[in-house]
Amino acid sequence: TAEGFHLRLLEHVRKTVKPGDASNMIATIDNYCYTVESGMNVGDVKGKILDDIVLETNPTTVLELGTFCGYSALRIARNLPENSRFFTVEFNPEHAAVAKEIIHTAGMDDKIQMLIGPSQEMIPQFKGMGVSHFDLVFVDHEKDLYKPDVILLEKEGLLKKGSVIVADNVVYPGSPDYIDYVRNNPKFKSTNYMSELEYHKDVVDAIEKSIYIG
Ligand SMILES: Cc1ncccc1-c1cc(O)c2nc[nH]c(=O)c2c1
Ligand SMILES: [Mg+2]
Repeated sequence: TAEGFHLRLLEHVRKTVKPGDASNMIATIDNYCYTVESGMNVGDVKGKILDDIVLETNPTTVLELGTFCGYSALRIARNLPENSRFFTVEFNPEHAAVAKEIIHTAGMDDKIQMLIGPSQEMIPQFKGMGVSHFDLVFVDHEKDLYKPDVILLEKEGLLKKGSVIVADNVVYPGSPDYIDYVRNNPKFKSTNYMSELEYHKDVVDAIEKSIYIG
């Protein structure tokens, strides 16, 4: 069952990865998910779309909502400039513990700051942590929180003209209220990137990029 995926993945990682190498960790996780069992990591196909958006944005302050095992945190951190700040929020402590070890083994501790707790409680704390705004936000947690969390980010003044919101799973499992909100909101300019569900070539999914124009 999907229950316990994170623990089985961690066991596999402990036995196989080359420590201190984020790309090797990413490849190891993808290989496990293709050959043993798939997990809800963004994966290599949608991951490439995410990589391209990060590289084109060149963000210095980044937020990820939904760490899970740390796969996309590594993909993002790998492409950030030296002096950037990257926060990832995970509400499930068991998933966070696995992500912490995976990020540590990949040698990316100093690039990624993980916060454990509900996104609605964590988002209001960023101003107090010296964050003026986020240049890029990757939304990949609970589909029902996409819309309320983006609304909260704006309310907290954490979006600035040009801030980029990248949302996973806008087709499968889908977040219809988020898509409706962001596409009909004059403050955002959205682009859809049709793709496939991670590790499932036969299932359609998509990433939505929304630029905040304020
Ligand atoms: C729901 C689902 N069913 C079958 C296969 C994969 C998924 C799935 C895929 C994802 O990329 C997810 N990302 C963030 N949060 C999720 O809950 C989630 C769930
Ligand atoms: Mg996802």
